Amino acid sequence: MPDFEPEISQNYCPPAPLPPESRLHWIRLLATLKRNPLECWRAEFFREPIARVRLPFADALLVHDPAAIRRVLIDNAGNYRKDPIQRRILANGLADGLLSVEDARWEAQRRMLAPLFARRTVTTFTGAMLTAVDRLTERWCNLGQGAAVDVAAEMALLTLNVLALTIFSDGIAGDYDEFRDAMNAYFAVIGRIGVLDLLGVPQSVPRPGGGRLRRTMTYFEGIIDRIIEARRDRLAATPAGEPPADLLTLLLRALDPSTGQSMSLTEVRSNILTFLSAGHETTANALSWSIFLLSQSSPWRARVREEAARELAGPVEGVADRLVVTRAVVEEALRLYPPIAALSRMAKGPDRLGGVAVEPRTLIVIAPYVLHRHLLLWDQPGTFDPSRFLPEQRSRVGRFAYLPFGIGPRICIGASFALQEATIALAALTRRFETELLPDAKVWPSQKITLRPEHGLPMRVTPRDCGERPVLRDEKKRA
Ligand code: HEM
Repeated sequence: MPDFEPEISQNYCPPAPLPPESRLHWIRLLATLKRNPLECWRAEFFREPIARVRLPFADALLVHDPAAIRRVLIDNAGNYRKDPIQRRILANGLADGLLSVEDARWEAQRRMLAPLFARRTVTTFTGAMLTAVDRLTERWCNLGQGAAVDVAAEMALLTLNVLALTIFSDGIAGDYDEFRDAMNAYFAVIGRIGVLDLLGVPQSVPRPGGGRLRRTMTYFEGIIDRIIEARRDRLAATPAGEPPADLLTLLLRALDPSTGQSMSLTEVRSNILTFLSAGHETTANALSWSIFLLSQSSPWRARVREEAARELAGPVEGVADRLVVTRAVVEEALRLYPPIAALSRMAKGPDRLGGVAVEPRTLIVIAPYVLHRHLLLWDQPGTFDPSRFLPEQRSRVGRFAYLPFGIGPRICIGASFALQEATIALAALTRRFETELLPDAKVWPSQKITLRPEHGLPMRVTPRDCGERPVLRDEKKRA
């Protein structure tokens, strides 16, 4: 393995808003919250363990003290429920899925869904993940030398394909383009948060674009229902046969251990929509930021490339675990640009956090974006340095200082899935392509539900060795 050569890009500080020193006037605050909430985080929030803020629609406690985070998300988690704004965003179509349900219903669903995302299940999806990357590799190779592409849009397509292949491995019963268009329209309208939502105006008050939202939802949900029905028929017709080994089969066969009941059609549909929405853009952003950061650091690019050449040529089994450098880059990208930039909870009853009294109905905000750049918790927090996540240093990262997937009972159920997918895809793409930012590209983080590059990621993509057949295909045969 060649020595890692430090160079100036080792101290690279990727783009991020400069936190304002003083409080924004409420009109500006509201406008900034709507445009890009990331630009609202004040400098003091990155220095203080706990800060109280007055928002136009509520008071909030910003909690970035590890002990207090532990209390909110683990030790006293029963006292903190998902807050109403978050629930309003999730209400569209996802209301009966794991992300939104609460209390006994959540407990039952979490128990039923845990085996779908257990590490041993996720490793069986490696082949599907490689196939999706393989397709993208072929497509990029066919674009020729130095084609300009929006890598952010390409990653959204890739992660969608991975989900389609792992949820519906036998296809989607119909036109894939129609499915993709319906789904993109669906994602474009659900989860849109407007000023009325921020102000806490009840859902009974019609929102602009509400009619379009309902039409788009009905159309896409109809497509999902048809796929579920077809699979139910197939499983019923061949109960003893080989069922498609995918998330849909596992979902339809999942039983509540205490009642022996399976999920209703509404719950199955809502969970499929939850997996698609929770797992699509988040993982795409993790990959986009990883590719961007690597494009700015030739030493880390070289290390990933060298590791990918070695490990992707080996057996498919366990490949993601062997890609330790690549995974460290993904984890560092998730630190600097956590796709879910803020988590929020609403206190049900009184509590104390780090000596601060919490009144019932206080909004608690734990922002991974702030936490991951907190001056009390990180050395040189603004610097891109994946070595923080290499095995020899990983134990120095505090358990409550790094929460891209949350923590506690409601930790992301898809964390292993996402990390495996992003690691494999980053290694394979870095190995096969030079990705260079277009000269006039402006890369800026923007929080629109997820933390994404505001203007996409326009890059020049140059195949490194497309003379030969796509590498992954050959590797799969060898495994
Ligand atoms: C890099 C990619 C991802 C990131 C950063 C991410 C982040 C998160 C976070 C922070 C939470 C906790 C929210 C809270 O506590 O309020 C969460 C929950 C969740 N995530 Fe992910 N996620 C990712 C990928 C995925 C994938 C691939 C799936 C499924 C295919 C998924 C499904 C879910 C579900 C169902 C929940 C709700 C869990 C529950 O409440 O029990 N996520 N995710």
